[in-house]
Amino acid sequence: MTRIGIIGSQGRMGQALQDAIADAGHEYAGGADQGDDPRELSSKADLLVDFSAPGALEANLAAAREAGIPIVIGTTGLEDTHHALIGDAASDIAVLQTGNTSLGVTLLAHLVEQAASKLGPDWDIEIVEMHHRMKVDAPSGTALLLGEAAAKGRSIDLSANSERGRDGHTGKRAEGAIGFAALRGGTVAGDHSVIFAGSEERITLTHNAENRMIFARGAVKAGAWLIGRRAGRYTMTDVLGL
Ligand SMILES: NC(=O)C1=CN([C@@H]2O[C@H](COP(=O)(O)OP(=O)(O)OC[C@H]3O[C@@H](n4cnc5c(N)ncnc54)[C@H](OP(=O)(O)O)[C@@H]3O)[C@@H](O)[C@H]2O)C=CC1
Ligand SMILES: O=C(O)C1=N[C@H](C(=O)O)C[C@H](O)C1
Repeated sequence: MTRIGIIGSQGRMGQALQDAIADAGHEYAGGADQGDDPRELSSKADLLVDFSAPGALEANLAAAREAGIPIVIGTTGLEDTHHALIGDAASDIAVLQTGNTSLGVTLLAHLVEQAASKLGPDWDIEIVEMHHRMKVDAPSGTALLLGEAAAKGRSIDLSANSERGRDGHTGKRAEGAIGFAALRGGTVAGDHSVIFAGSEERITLTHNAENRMIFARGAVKAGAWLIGRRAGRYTMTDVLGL
C-alpha cells in the first residue's frame, strides 16, 4: 500500500484525489496547503502529488528531494524557470509533470502529433479550450501540451510559432502559426479541441472531460507507476505505454 501525500489537498483536485486514492486502495498520508511546510508531509509519505499553484513548486520539489521520494506535478501555469527546477530535481528523484493526467488527452496528443505531421504546414492549427470560471491560468496546461504535440509533428518550435490572445487589428494569421483561444465560464471540467483548417475542409479533434475524477485517477496511477523508478523526468506516455 502506497502512502500518498497531496499538495493542494483542500482544492477541487485535492478533493478528487482523496477519492481516487481510496478507490485505488492506497493510503492517504495527509495534505499540505497554503502556509504548511511540505517537508512535514514528505517525511510520512512514499509519494507526493502536487495540484496546487506554481509558487509552491520550488518548496515541493525540495521536500520530495530531501525525503528521496517521487513526485507527480499536475499544477499548470508553469514558466520556463519552473521547468528548469523540475529538470534539476529529476537528477535526484523520479518526477512526472504534465498538464493533463487523463488517458484521453494523452492519446489525443499522439493523434495531434500524427495529424500535424501528415497534414503539413498549409493546414492552419488552432487550439480552443474551455474551463470553469475559477480557473486562473490561460491557455490551459493541456492546450500548451497539445500545442507542443502539434509543433513536434511539424518539427517547429512552439514558442516561436504561437499566436495567443488575438484582439484588435491583429493583421493576418502568421504562416505556420499555432493559435490558442481560451474560454472561461460555468463549471466546465475541461474541453479541448484542436482544429486543422485547410482549404475548403477542416478536421477537429476534441476531448471533453466530464469530471475531475479522470485527472485524479490518472495522477494516482502515474504516482504508483513512479514508485521504485530511477531518477528522471517521466511523462504520461511512459505510464500508459502509448
Ligand atoms: N494536470 C492535470 O491533469 C490537471 C491539472 N490541474 C491543475 O491543478 C491545479 C489546481 O487546480 P484546482 O484543484 O482546480 O485548483 P484549486 O484552486 O481548487 O486548488 C488549489 C489548492 O492549492 C492550494 N495552494 C495554493 N497555493 C499553495 C501553496 N503555496 N502550497 C500549498 N497549497 C497551495 C490552494 O489553497 P488556497 O485556496 O488557500 O489558495 C488550493 O487549496 C491548477 O494549476 C490546475 O490547472 C487541474 C486539473 C487537472
Ligand atoms: O484548472 C483546471 O480545472 C484544469 N487544468 C488543467 C489544464 O490547465 O489543462 C487540466 C484540465 O483541463 C483541468
